Amino acid sequence: MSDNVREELQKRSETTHFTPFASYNLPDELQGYHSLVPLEPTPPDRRKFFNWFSTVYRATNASDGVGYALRHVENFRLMHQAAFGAIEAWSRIRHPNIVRVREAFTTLGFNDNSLVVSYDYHPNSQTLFELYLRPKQNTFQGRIEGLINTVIPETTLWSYIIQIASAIRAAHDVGLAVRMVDPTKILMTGKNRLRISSCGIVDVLMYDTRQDIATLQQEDLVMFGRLVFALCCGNLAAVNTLPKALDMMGRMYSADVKAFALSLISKPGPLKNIAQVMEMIGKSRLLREMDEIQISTDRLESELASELENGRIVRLLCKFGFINERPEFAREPRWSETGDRYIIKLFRDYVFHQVDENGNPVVDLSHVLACLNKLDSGTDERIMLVSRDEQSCLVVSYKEVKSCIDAAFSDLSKASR
Ligand SMILES: Nc1ncnc2c1ncn2[C@@H]1O[C@H](COP(=O)(O)OP(=O)(O)OP(=O)(O)O)[C@@H](O)[C@H]1O
Repeated sequence: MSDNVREELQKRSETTHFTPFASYNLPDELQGYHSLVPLEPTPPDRRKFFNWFSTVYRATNASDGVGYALRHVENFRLMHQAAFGAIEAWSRIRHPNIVRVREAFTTLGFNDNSLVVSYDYHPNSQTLFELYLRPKQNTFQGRIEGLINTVIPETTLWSYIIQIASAIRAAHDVGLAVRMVDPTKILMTGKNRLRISSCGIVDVLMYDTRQDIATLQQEDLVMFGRLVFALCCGNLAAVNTLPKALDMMGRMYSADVKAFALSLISKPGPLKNIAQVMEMIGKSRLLREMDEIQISTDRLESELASELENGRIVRLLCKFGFINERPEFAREPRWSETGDRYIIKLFRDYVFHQVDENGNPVVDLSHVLACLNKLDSGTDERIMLVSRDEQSCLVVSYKEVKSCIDAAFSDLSKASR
């Protein structure tokens, strides 16, 4: 497996296995979730999520043992159970660019009336805000890093645009609106893979001020346009100084990007919908994105193929480790020179303890792997096994050695019960 793929997977599994800190003073259990850990420290200048403060925790669900992201909204009193209807609708959406919504519940577990929405947990993810828009420290070094960090190459930008448009389309197609096309709520969960998080929560929070869905969908497109401006200019509020933003965009991106972003923030109209936005992106860009995805699938498949045998070989080595050199077998006749298990000892020497004509050890990993692969598949190929004193030799097939090892391991497992 290549180093970058291994590193990414390792980082994700490391962050999944953190230990909960008792000092957070969090509920031990919450509707079947336990081991709550906040995903970020609470900053002194907390921003509100609409009118409420919210925090995201990683928690484990007791019924399946899987980690979930819980968004806790403080001081929220649910007035109508029907508000959870949107959560049900969102939980039916499975889309590669939407963080899956699982369930919502109210709780007194934080010593107030609060709302909790559970989402799939994507370890080691960062928001677009954290990646591209968080203001850098005002130092010389910071300014240089800021400049380098925030420029998104145009091909990457179009990939982001396509992924977000696709997520919005999935919501609009089933009569929902995203309502949170915001860089602080869009996660990068893998290399250039975006997922809109926090879906459904606004529908619950704003249930009492229900708005026409067509209007909300138009607002999604405007938010999308603001997001494109922000990403192009590296500034959350770029759209508020439009001439400057357009000038900056023109210097760094093609006229297509500018036209696309402008059309999104322009006045709503009957023709302005997500299907039209997809058309604006254009078939050739969508096809290029599809090509990229297939190339990356091919790459991952070949990485996977190179690892295919590893699990089998490890299991085989474990079996070997269990049965070889057990002190209780030392006096067993079956493991002695005349016993039927003796070939396992000789085979172990054949695989691992080869010496050259001068008696020096031969440390040849490819020989070991070739032998273990043949043993695993139990081939008919025959090998000559020689005793250490070179006084006796046996010619056996891998198939015979395999059945002997399997039988020895099976006896050992029975004895362990
Ligand atoms: N489903 C998830 N899986 C993994 N991490 C998540 C998930 N949802 C959110 N996070 C992480 O939790 C952290 C906090 O999210 P939050 O939305 O509160 O971000 P924020 O930028 O602090 O926004 P706000 O100002 O609204 O609190 C972010 O770093 C984000 O990466």
